[in-house]
Amino acid sequence: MPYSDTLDIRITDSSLRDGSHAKRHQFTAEDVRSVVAALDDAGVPVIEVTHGDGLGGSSFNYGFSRTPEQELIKVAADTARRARIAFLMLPGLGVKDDIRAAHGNGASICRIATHCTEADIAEQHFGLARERGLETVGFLMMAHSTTPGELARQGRIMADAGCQCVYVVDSAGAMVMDDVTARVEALVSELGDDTQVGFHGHENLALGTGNSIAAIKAGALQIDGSTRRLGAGAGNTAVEALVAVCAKMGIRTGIDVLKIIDAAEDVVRPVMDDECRLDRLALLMGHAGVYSSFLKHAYRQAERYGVSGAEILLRAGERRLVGGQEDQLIDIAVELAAQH
Ligand SMILES: C[C@H](O)CC(=O)C(=O)O
Ligand SMILES: [Mn+2]
Repeated sequence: MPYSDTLDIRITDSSLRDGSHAKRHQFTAEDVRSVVAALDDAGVPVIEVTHGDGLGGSSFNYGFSRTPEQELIKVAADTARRARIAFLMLPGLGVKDDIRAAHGNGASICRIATHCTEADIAEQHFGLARERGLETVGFLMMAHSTTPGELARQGRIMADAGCQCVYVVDSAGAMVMDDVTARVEALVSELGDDTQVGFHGHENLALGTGNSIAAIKAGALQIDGSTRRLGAGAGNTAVEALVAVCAKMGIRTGIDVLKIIDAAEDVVRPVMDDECRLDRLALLMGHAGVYSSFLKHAYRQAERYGVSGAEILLRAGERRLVGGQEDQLIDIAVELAAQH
């Protein structure tokens, strides 16, 4: 079954949210205005805008935003002519008033993220979002770290709470195609026709596009990416590459291939501090199953304590750290410094 009469899948561009990690949360209103205008013109149907760690993420632990995220959401909503604006929230970091404010500023899609075994902490947030008429998406983060069956059980909790599309989120970029297929199939079979399934990939094993195609073949109807891969770790699935591959495969995305390729080069790249690279630390994240958002934190602690960023990430992988435990990278760096 296609996403709609005109689209086989719906792509959400996350450059202005996941890319916030790569920018150390330093987006300006002008960055958001120019990127939203270009993506909207290329036909991207959904654009996500928030601090990298979602509403309320601007903090000592995660990194302070240069521009308040509600201001960025408003700029995005005022700029987009056709695209809908989405925001992300992690219950506990963001609160219900943040959802109300984002809605008031023009966002219409509420994406709520939890660790992949903790869906129940999002129940009341889905309820509030649906009460307000927002479209809802649920993010099961670090989905490589649990079984397809457990993921399906967690997806059921989200769906029963009012979530309209449950995402398999490969936060560590650690999955290979069979992992994606098994997890998407398990969710599709649990959720049936009432709730869609989505996939959010990272490029830490250079499999973002391939994994997204595996997800589509397994029944996912919503796929995330970031133009020019602007995202955490080695970045997200490149929207321009995914759109070009889908065009070859006859999968309708509604996005103009040439316009999105130009937007990547001419508009998004100038906003980036650097390319999102598949370098040693990013690749190690995929290999060891480490949350992509830890990358910049690992670099910072490695420099501060004079230890190896690679060793920090390998230990983070051994300890199975999850999003929210950024401060434990400091503990690991201190330990490594003491041992050396
Ligand atoms: C808060 C995280 O950055 C959400 C996400 O994009 C992921 O887990 O991946
Ligand atoms: Mn991500």
